[in-house]
Amino acid sequence: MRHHPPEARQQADRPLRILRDLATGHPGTMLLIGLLALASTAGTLALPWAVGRLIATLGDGAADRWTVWLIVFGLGAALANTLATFLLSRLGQRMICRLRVRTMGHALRLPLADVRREGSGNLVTRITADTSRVKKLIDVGPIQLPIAGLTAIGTLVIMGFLDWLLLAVTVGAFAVAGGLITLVVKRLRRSYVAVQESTGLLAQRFVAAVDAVKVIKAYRAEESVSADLATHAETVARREIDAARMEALMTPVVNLGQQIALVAVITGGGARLVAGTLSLADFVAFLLYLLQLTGPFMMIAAGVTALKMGTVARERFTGLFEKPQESGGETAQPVTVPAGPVPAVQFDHVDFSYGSTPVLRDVSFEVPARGLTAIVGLSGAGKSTAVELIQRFADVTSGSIRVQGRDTRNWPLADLRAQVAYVDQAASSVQDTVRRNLTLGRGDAAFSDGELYAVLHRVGLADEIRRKPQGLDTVLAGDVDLSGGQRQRLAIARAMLTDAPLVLLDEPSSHLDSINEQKLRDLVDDLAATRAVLVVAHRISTIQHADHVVILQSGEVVGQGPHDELLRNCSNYTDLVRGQMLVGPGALA
Ligand SMILES: Nc1ncnc2c1ncn2[C@@H]1O[C@H](COP(=O)(O)OP(=O)(O)OP(=O)(O)O)[C@@H](O)[C@H]1O
Repeated sequence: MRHHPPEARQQADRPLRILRDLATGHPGTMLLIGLLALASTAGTLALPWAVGRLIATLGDGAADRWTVWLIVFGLGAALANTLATFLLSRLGQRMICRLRVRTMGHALRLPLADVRREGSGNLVTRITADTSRVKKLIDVGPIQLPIAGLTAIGTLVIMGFLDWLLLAVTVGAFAVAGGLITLVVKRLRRSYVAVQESTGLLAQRFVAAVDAVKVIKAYRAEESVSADLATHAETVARREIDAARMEALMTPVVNLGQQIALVAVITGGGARLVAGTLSLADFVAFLLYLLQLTGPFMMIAAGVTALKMGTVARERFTGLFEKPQESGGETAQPVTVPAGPVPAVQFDHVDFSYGSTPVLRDVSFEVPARGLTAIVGLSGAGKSTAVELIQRFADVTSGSIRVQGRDTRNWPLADLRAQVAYVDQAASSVQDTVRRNLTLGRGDAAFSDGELYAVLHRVGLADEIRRKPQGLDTVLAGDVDLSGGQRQRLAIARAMLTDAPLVLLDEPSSHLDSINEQKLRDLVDDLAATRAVLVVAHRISTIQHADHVVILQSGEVVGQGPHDELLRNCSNYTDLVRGQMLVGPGALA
């Protein structure tokens, strides 16, 4: 994994880079926006000059012409600015959309450990609060800020032509303001980093609380959890207020610069007007330019603020995109399944740790190409971890896992996972239709309704789905959802629809009633007749059917073999069974 120091990231996130992102696919529009911005600047700059000429030609025939120019410059500048702002906003929204799509796609392709570390709330903040901050940057950064800069420089140049002495006074006054603003901006960056980090953390906590809402209600913990969330919200508010304090300084500082300049220019310019060394037309034009200078300066101050906020937000995206996606075996040879009877899975002296905590130690066992293999053990023994490692949700610390004779690290990841039909412990479903849940990753048209109902019938779910408002097209979310047992059966149906040679079931019957459990046992037997089935089991009834049982204890294999043999020879197994760690009729056999 590559890590850039923050300075390097800052380099990468310069507004110029964002300009490039913006223009992607729309260079013509970007050029048009630039031209419109220049036209608007030119119109704005020409306006006071036209006023000066109008005053100078009052009373002669040329005044009418200058009146027309005045209207052309004023209206033209306003129209060009409006169009440029709209076109820029449209490009900005398109870029934000691309950023969101990339963020979501990247997040789903990250290794599981990185997704957990980031947290769902924090990831959601990326596509909500952080993108709106980047949008603000787009609104002011690429066009308004350069226009403001150009207008300010152009105004100063014209003022210099009108009267360089008065210009020197003006520049002096605004230089004081500029120095103060530079100090403020430095502190703003720190404030924005703190705001965005604490906002991510707040979202993370809130999402976790919403996920656990049933438990929170059941234990009447609404108040304490709300209080905890409120503490995080207050941290965000405190940091926002810190930033607002800095932002609030911007306008008064610019105004102060302008007021000092006005007093100096009116006093000095007025004296020279009386002395006859400055014409009234030039004096008025100079004053108008001076008043006009505040606008671009305000815009620069606000623009720099948005720029800071936006680049800090953009860095959060860069930080995420720098995390490498899952990869494995892409450069390896095309998949060739070794000839002959190869076990579906072979654990060979596998060690695995979460961070520095060892979870599996020297684990070795095999899952034959056909038949039912069960992993049993107390809670926390490492059963789910072993099943997850087969799919390379994480890499072994040492040893190796082979699937169909090939080290999982040498399989292209997608091909490896295509060998596996997996039912996770939570029997997760996606927030989508029943159909999409059944055909996940295959496309809606992969199976006819008849085929889908047939498999639903096999898991005893067909009638229940038919009764749902839109049948297979019912969206599982909000008011219409499935029970735990129904979700489990749906997940099993999804696994059955694949032709994967290896089926991994992580406690598939934990929510099932005895009728459905019996159905599941029959289904598992059917599957095991033609495929390799590895089941993490707590129920003795499931295990009695297994051809091979692996006992895990604190991450170590402490026995393996057929159920009857283990009952006779393995005290760890009999302890498990007699201790009723395995539930169901026959557990005490
Ligand atoms: N994401 C994780 N990060 C750190 N430790 C974890 C993580 N997931 C599990 N563990 C730890 O790894 C160990 C094995 O967990 P695992 O879920 O594999 O056990 P299990 O045998 O499947 O338990 P159960 O029967 O309760 O589901 C436990 O001590 C657990 O605390």
